[in-house]
Amino acid sequence: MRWAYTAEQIRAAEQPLLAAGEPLMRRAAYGLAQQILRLLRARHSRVSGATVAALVGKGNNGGDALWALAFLRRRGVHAVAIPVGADHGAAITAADLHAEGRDALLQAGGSMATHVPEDTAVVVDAIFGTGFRGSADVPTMLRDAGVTVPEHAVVVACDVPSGLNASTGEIPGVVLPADLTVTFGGLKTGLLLGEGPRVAGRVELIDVGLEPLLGETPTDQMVGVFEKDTSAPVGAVFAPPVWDAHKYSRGVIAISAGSPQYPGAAVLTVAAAVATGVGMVRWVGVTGDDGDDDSDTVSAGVVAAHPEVIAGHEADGRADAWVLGPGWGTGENVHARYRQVLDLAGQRGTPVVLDASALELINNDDVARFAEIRRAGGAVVLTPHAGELGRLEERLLTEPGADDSHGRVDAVELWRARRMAAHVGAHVLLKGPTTVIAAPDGQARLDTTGGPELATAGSGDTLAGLVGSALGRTLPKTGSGTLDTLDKIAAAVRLHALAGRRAQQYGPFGASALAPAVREVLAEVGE
Ligand SMILES: NC(=O)C1=CN([C@@H]2O[C@H](COP(=O)(O)OP(=O)(O)OC[C@H]3O[C@@H](n4cnc5c(N)ncnc54)[C@H](O)[C@@H]3O)[C@@H](O)[C@H]2O)[C@@H](O)CC1
Repeated sequence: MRWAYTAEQIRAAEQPLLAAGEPLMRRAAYGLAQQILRLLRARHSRVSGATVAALVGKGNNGGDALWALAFLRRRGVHAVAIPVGADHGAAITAADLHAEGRDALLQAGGSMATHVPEDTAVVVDAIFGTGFRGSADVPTMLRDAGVTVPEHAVVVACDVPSGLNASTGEIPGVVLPADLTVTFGGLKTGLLLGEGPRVAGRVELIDVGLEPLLGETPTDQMVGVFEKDTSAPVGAVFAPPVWDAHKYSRGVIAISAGSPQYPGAAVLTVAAAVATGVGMVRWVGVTGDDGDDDSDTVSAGVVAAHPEVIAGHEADGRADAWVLGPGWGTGENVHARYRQVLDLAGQRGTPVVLDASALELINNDDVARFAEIRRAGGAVVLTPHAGELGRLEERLLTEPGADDSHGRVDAVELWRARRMAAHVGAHVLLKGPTTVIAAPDGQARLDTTGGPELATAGSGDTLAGLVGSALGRTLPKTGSGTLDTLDKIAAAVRLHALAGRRAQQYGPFGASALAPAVREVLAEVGE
């Protein structure tokens, strides 16, 4: 796992090193130059004679690019810098650029220009970096300056695409989308959330020596990141059973999901939990303990698809984790079931996942119930998408003065997930292109691995089943007690993402393909 930071945290970490005279800019520039050389070798098979042009603003971000061009020039690259931006209404010139960087480029034999040469292979966007404030329309700035970016050129953003807020991922104006972003010192949250992933392209991190200082950032103020090349603890959380396991020691996952209107949700949630290999999956209907014909239809469907499932209507049975809500709809009994399970979980310390329809039932009175569950050793996990989180906010955060958004420095998804987690005292798994997981104490994780193939009906039911399994199977008796709730949720999110990618290998798919893919992924993880 890597960590991501706001621009302010990165700048704070830089300060002591800069004061001590550490050559951070040259380290950053060298890393940028290396990445560009790699691109040139891969795409053009030659470095010497290739043209690299940088759009250079007057700040340190431009300084990075000028130094990088100087390094490239020494490798025979035709290195060109184009000043872009304005100062008090007048277009900036070479004289306004970072002086040392400009001199280094000129001494190395590079040049200044007013346009991007037509044969340019790589265009470096170094107009604004973390010092960007307010809003900018970069394509218009370029047009006004008479600068055209050739269509065939690869665009490399220096630190962040100019015009992107490095902390929040917001683009108040318009940016030049990058194919590659080479970022310095630490990952910025704005590259991973909001508009960032859409415009940053591939992100490469250059170590400039900030790690020891960034490591002092309190863990509730930074965010752990799971990317394609780093693994959430899937193997540890979804570990194979120990040799003397019995069905109860492996975990019993109790699932109350589905309704006559949405019977498939029950099957999908159950399928996901079963696919992870637990001791037992129980399905519990939402009717009273007597059941009724409607609920029996759902029950019959679940058992037909998964004969190993114990289906019934009693909540008061064995459960190492509960999953409530997928496909419940708004039936009249759901509220009673919801309350009953929360009360039982509070008495026993059982983790509870609240998904879909169950999220619509949460109100501020439940905050005390959630606290009871946590005190008893359990956890509560809410799994909203943005719309569901919005409705939760409307219901729970409407008291006067609750809107503290003007002080926000984080990406809005991160901020919203953290705020809700802190308010209700539950973990919040916010689904989206980048998944955010926030703990009540402010710790957070991002997962960037899930692809758009997961945006399909029933995918959320599957995820709820996986989260339930992660929480129920890893109670201390299974030997995984050192993993905390955040790790377990992150493992479920990652497993879901991996299953999506696996299912996609066989072509487009619906959510019922995810559970078989979960088994394939876990078979490989266990190897
Ligand atoms: N702090 C440091 O010394 C280091 C910083 N590094 C680089 O420095 C960058 C930050 O440098 P700076 O703080 O100089 O800032 P930038 O280079 O990001 O930009 C600052 C300039 O842009 C102007 N500006 C900001 N928003 C604008 C807007 N909306 N419209 C028009 N002009 C606007 C500012 O007035 C300022 O002149 C980082 O992104 C990184 O690339 C690296 O060299 C490593 C070391």
